[in-house]
Amino acid sequence: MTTEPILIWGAGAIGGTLGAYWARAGVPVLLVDIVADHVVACRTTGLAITGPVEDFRQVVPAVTPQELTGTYSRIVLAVKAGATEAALAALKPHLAADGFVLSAQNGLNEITIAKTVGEARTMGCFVNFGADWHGPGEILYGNRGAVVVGELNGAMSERVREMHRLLAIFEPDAVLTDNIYGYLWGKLAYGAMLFGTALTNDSMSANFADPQRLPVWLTLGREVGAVAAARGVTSLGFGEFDPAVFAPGAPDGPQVETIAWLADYTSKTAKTHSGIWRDLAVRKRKTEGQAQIGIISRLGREVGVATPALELLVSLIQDIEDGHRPMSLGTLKVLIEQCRSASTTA
Ligand SMILES: NC(=O)C1=CN([C@@H]2O[C@H](COP(=O)(O)OP(=O)(O)OC[C@H]3O[C@@H](n4cnc5c(N)ncnc54)[C@H](OP(=O)(O)O)[C@@H]3O)[C@@H](O)[C@H]2O)C=CC1
Ligand SMILES: CC(C)(CO)C(=O)C(=O)O
Repeated sequence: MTTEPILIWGAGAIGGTLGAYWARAGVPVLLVDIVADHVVACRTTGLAITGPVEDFRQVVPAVTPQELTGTYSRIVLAVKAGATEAALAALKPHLAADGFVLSAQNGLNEITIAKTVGEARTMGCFVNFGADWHGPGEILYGNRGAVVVGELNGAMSERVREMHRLLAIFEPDAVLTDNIYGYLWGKLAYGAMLFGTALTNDSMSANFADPQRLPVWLTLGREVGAVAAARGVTSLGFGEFDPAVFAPGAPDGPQVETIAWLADYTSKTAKTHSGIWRDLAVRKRKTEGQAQIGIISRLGREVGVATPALELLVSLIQDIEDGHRPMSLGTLKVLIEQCRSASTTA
């Protein structure tokens, strides 16, 4: 086995959790993060992973981008999607000529990564476990969740098999796929709904359980499903979340069961609210709205698919970011009204 560390670029909720598990298992890891006091905590007193899955503290080697030297074959990118371009600019000089960047993020970051470092140096990954960064050296690991890895072209290469083996150290049910974009689009359908839940202060579960909000989840799911289908993507899901129920022409009925399942699934995590809610309500910072959801509308326009609910969602999120609207049922109601009238005129 190589002794070259896996570089994890962005050591917050996702990158930090992965790094702590790998380091504990003896896999060489080096965290890179811009938060200097987090970096110091990780490499000195250690990174505390807490929550219902496991509690442990692990010292993990860590540096800031300025302290990093050398080149690396395997870089796991785990910054928020809005920071992807800046992170890529900083990491590119450290990526070996025959190395790759694996995106452990939400959204379609693989497109940006491939443009920057080349498709051959990009690997796709879908992560759906729940975690929150609580402070320097402190991460809540709220629930286990799907972890899927695959080459962008679907090849079962040696390097993707190796990353699958490594990811299985963290998540024993990790999946190796030949359709990573299918999983990423499936998560976009769920992710759009998570953005909707963040318009209020209610938990993900309370949002999904409220019948008056159902038109929103169904409309968002269907808009993402329409864009995915028009682009020739076969979307894949996790648990009982099957994005195929939101595909054009899918029979009515199973969508409602899917949302009921999401209400139950999201009630079983110590991470009660999405990362988007956390950015707005706790971190008071911009979300991944444009990078993760805005891109769906842009890709939809390219293939003639309109996405009015997704566009309204992004603008409502932006209004909250800019302090022009509160996080409240009133704000969500703007979207509920549009989705209700769309379904009655359809
Ligand atoms: N948290 C979760 O449960 C889940 C998250 N995801 C996705 O995973 C990705 C990562 O999210 P998450 O781990 O929650 O985010 P976090 O904010 O917890 O972690 C990202 C870390 O990267 C740092 N960072 C930002 N820019 C750079 C940079 N240029 N170079 C190095 N480090 C940088 C951040 O610092 P700073 O905070 O100062 O910006 C932060 O410490 C996102 O795409 C998210 O949507 C997917 C599934 C679940
Ligand atoms: C809710 C979760 C953890 C997916 O399960 C997520 O992706 C997020 O917080 O953005």
